[in-house]
Parts: sequence; structure tokens; C-alpha cells
Amino acid sequence: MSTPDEPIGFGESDIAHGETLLEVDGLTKYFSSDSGLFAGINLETDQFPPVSFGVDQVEAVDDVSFEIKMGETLGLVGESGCGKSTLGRTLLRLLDPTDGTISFKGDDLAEMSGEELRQKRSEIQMIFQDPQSSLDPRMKVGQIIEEPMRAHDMFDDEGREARAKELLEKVGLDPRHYNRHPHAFSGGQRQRINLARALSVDPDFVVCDEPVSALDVSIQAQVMNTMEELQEEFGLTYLFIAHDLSVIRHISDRVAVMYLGHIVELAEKEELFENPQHPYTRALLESIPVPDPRETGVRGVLEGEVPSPQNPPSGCRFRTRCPRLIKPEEYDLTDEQWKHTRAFMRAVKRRTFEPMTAPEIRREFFGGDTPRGEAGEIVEEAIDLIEGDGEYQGDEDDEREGWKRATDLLLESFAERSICAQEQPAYELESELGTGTHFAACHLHR
Ligand SMILES: Nc1ncnc2c1ncn2[C@@H]1O[C@H](COP(=O)(O)OP(=O)(O)OP(=O)(O)O)[C@@H](O)[C@H]1O
Repeated sequence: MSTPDEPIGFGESDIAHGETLLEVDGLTKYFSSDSGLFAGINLETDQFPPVSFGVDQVEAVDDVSFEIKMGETLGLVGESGCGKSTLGRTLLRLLDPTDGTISFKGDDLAEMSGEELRQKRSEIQMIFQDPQSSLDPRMKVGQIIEEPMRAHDMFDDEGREARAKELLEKVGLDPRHYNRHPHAFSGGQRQRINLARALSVDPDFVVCDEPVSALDVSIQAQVMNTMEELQEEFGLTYLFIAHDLSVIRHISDRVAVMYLGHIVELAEKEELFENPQHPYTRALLESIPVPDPRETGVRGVLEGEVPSPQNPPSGCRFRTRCPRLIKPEEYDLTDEQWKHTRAFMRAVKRRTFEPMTAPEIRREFFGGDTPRGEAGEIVEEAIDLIEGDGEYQGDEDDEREGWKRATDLLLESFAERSICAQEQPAYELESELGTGTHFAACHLHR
């Protein structure tokens, strides 16, 4: 048990600044897609008997590897639903991993349970997005901050109170607020209370899950500045989860970009923002709203929907939306012809144009220069299926069938035969800025 006389600067960690604190290897977390009485029973009306047994998996986090160094902030960014929170919670063992290792100071958290895991939890803390709901309104601020210390049997009553008051001051609040209830505080102040609570047990590592997303922009910067000061003072290491790139840019040393359960790019902050190497990262960066009022809206917004994590694309998970999908080896296509074919495939898949005649399609999508050879035959067959005066036109059901067959044909012949569909990419690149490694999961770097 710690003594109350210990200074608030807390105990020394046995890992030096800049050394690996946490190393995650092949971390995977699948959820069964439904739960309850009928979990695993699927109704399939087109077969007999019309039920089958089997659990659909949501591949929320899939084969993720990275490390975090003592004293650094690793930013984790990605669109909603890409698995950021699941990753954070699995690291802390709030969720049980499906596979992989989580080496924290050399011990595998994935293998721990019971008392051993409970003990470890004082070294790893988490801060959540919503400071409103994560603070019990019936408890006073002092009790809230002391709760984790009590759970870990740290100090006596007097010691805990002294420490709680000192922490209130450290996070930028007034120690005299010790006896107040959380409702008396603003959103930013409540997040500061959360910070004090997380720090009360002297953690080395704090997973911050969208900690400033619910706050006004001006308050966000203040809270992040406080977090940086506390990091410096207490030698903290952060995994900072956010969907907002400007927040990530403010606080991170290195940044990991997540898409549909995979980490697609990881590099030092400047390198990632100035020299992004994954088409998804580029699209994310381009979709940041432009501050210039003369430019309206957002640029380069990502096309299409994120696929379901229940049935994610093979190979590179971004390939179904990727503007740089790689040409399949077997076709003799110029870059220009491939660009046209790819654009045509996307337009057919998403049915973005009204029926046209075959010459109009050739002109519109291929500038009159349709590919030759096998690829050309496939393109012509697809054109045949959707052309305005072709056999599939006139009846709505037939028309739909024609577009579907053309889509399947194009996807099977081109998209599915790309290396992007066949192999999961993972490449280490040289950084242009800074000294660290640059990971990019994109076959353009093969
Ligand atoms: N308990 C659960 N059971 C089933 N599926 C889940 C569960 N928790 C999360 N998921 C699914 O896992 C995927 C990843 O979700 P997660 O919350 O980790 O994403 P996120 O990137 O943190 O998104 P957000 O920013 O919206 O919280 C989603 O498809 C989500 O629906």
C-alpha cells in the first residue's frame, strides 16, 4: 500500500522515457452480431429448413499491431464505427480480446485475469467522451476522485482527501470544490474531474476516448493543454482517440489511422499530415472543412458507404472505396484505360447515370477509347447489359437485373482480381520528415 506522505509526483516508473511501454501484436476483437435467446440462429426463407445455426461476427478490430513509447501520445483517428473505442477498451481488458497479445511493461494483459488484472488496472486508466454520464451525480467531486484510490486500497481517508485536493488543483480546478456535486460544473470542468480521477491511482498509461469531442472548440484546446502539462509533469503516456483531425494534430506525437478494424497508416504526426501515403488518410485529410469562407463545404469527401464489419472486403478493406485501386495484372491496359475502366465500374455499381446508348457510354466514360483484348470484351459485355436501348431496358425489373449483372461482372473481373482484393497490405516506408518509421497498409508501396 502506498503511503500518504508520498509526493503527488507519484512513484517512479520502471520504464524510461522513449522506451516501449505497450506493444500490441495481432490484436483482434470480434463481436457476435446479436445476443440473447436467439443468438446464432439465422432465418433463411429461401432454404429448407428455413433456419441455420452460426454466429455472424462483427470484425470490429482485426489483426492490429503497434507500440506506444513511454511518455508519448499516440493519436488514433478514423471515421465513426471503425473500431477505435473497441481497440481502446480491449487494450484495457474492459473487453476480452479474440486474439493477439497486449504486452504492457513486458506482461501480456491478454492472458491476465482476476486479481492480477485488477492490480494492473491502477497502472492503466481510461477517460471517456461524455463527462456528463461518466460522473455519478449523487457523489461529491472528492468521492469521485477518491473512488479508484479506495478500490486499489491506496492511502487512508486523510491521505486520499489530501491527494484529491491536490489533484483538483493540478487539473486546473479549485480544491475547495471537493464537496460539490458534478452538476455544478461545466463540460470542460467535468472532464477535468475525470482527469483527476484517472490520475489518482498514479497510472503510466491513459486511454483517452474522445475526451474533448463533446466540448466547445475553445474549451477543447484548454483541456488538451492541461492534459499535455499533466503528461509532462507525471510522465504519462496517452492513447488519444478522436475522429477530429485537428484535435489529433494538436495533441499527438505519432498518429495511427484506422479504417474498418485495421490500422491503415501509422507515422509521426508531421510525416502523416504532410506526407500521407494511404489513399484513405489522404481522403480524410482532404475532407477537413476549409476555413476559407469563399470555399464552401468540404473537398474530396469519401465516396460511398463504409462496408459492414460483419462482412468486410478481403485484402485491403478500403479497396471498395479507394480511388487508387490497382489494375489486375492479367489485363493489358494503359493507365489511362484503367482509370476509365475503374470510373465506369464505380458508376455502374452506384448507378450514378441515366441509361445511355452504347456509343454514348463509350464516349462518356472512355473518351471513345475502350480497352482492347479481354478487358475490352468484359467492358463491352457490361455496356450491353445496361445500354439504354438494349434487351434489358423497358421493364423495371429487367433493367435492375441488367445493372446488377453488369456490376457483378465488372467487380468480379476487375476489382476482385486486383492485388488489393487478394492480399492484405502492410509496408514499412522511409519517412521523409522526421526519423521514425512510416507504416502504410497500401499495395501502391509494394
Ligand atoms: N458490444 C458490441 N456488440 C456488437 N458489435 C459491437 C459492439 N461494440 C461495437 N460493435 C461494433 O464494432 C464496430 C466498431 O465500433 P467502435 O465503437 O469500436 O467504433 P468507433 O470507431 O469507436 O466508433 P465511434 O467513434 O462511433 O464510437 C462497429 O461496427 C460497432 O457497431
